[in-house]
Amino acid sequence: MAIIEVDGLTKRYGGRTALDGVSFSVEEGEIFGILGPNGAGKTTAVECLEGLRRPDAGTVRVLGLDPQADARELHQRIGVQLQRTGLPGSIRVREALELYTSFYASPRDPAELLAQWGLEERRNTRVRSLSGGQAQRLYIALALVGAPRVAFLDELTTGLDPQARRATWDLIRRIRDDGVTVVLISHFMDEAEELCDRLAVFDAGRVVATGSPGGLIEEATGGGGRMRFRPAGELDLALLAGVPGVTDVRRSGRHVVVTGRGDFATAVTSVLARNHIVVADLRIDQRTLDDAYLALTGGPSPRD
Ligand SMILES: Nc1ncnc2c1ncn2[C@@H]1O[C@H](COP(=O)(O)OP(=O)(O)OP(=O)(O)O)[C@@H](O)[C@H]1O
Repeated sequence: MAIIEVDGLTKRYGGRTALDGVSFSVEEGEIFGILGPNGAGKTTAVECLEGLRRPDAGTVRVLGLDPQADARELHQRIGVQLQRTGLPGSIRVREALELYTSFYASPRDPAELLAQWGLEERRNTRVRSLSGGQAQRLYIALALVGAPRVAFLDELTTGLDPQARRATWDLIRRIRDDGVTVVLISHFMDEAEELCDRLAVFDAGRVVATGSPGGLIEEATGGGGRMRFRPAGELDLALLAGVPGVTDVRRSGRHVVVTGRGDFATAVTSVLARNHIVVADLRIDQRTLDDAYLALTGGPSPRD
C-alpha cells in the first residue's frame, strides 16, 4: 500500500522552478531513498511532504492526508529529523527528549528511547559534548518520539567515520523493522545501494528514475560488470564465450577478462567449476549505483 503519493508536484521560488511535475510513491514499510545532485529539488520535495512548503501545483498525500490542509494531524504522525544546528548545545540529552514528548499527544517513553538508542549513559550530557555518532542517534531518537508511521531522515551519515556510518545503517534498518516507513535523503551512493528498498533519482527538478537499487543498475547500465582471473591450466576461451550474459572474453597477459550483463559472473563461475578449471587472482567488479547515477544524471555522484 502506498503511504506517500506525489503526483505532478511543482514548486517555484520566484522565477526559478525547483520542482517540475515530480511524481513518485512510497510503499508502507520500505526505506525509500531520495537521491540527486545539489539543487536537484530533494529538500524542496521533502519539505512539501512534511507540510513545510506549499506546492504550486500537483497533489501530495502522506498517510492519506494533505500536508497543507491536514498539517496538524500529519505532524502527530510523522517524524522529522532535526538538522544538527536545531538544538541548543547546552540542552542535555534527557531534556531534549522530554521537550520533544511535549509536542505529541501520544509520545513514546523517553527512558525507553534512551535505552533503545544506546544513550542511557549520556542522558545527562549536554548535546554539544556528544560524539558525532551519539548526536546522530539522539537526532534519530528525537524523530521517533511521536511514534511516527513515517520518518524523514536527511543526510544522516555526513561527517561520520566509516564505523559510525555502518552503525547508523543498522539503526535505520531497525527503524524499518519496527514498522516505520523511512524516507532518506542521501548523497551517498553506497549508502543508498546498501539501505534503500527503492529510490527516486532527482535531477534538475525532475524525477529521472525510480526503482530498486538493483533494478536501476540493471536499467541504466545493463548491470553486470567485469571479471578477471588467472586460470591455473589450459582454458579454451570459447567455453566462456557462449555463457549466458557474457558479452566479451579476452586474454590480458596471463589473465582472462570476461565482460557481461546481469548475473553473468555466477554463470561463468559455474561453467569453470563444471570443467574443473581452477582460477587464481579472481576479481569481480560489478556495476554499482554510482555507475547507474552517472548514466542517469550525466554527472559523477555528488561526493566523488
Ligand atoms: N527558499 C528558497 N528560495 C529560493 N530558491 C530556493 C529556495 N530553496 C531552494 N531554492 C532553489 O531551488 C532549487 C532546489 O533546491 P533544493 O534545496 O530543494 O535542492 P536539493 O536537491 O535539496 O539540494 P542540496 O542537495 O544542495 O540540499 C535550487 O536551485 C535552490 O537554489
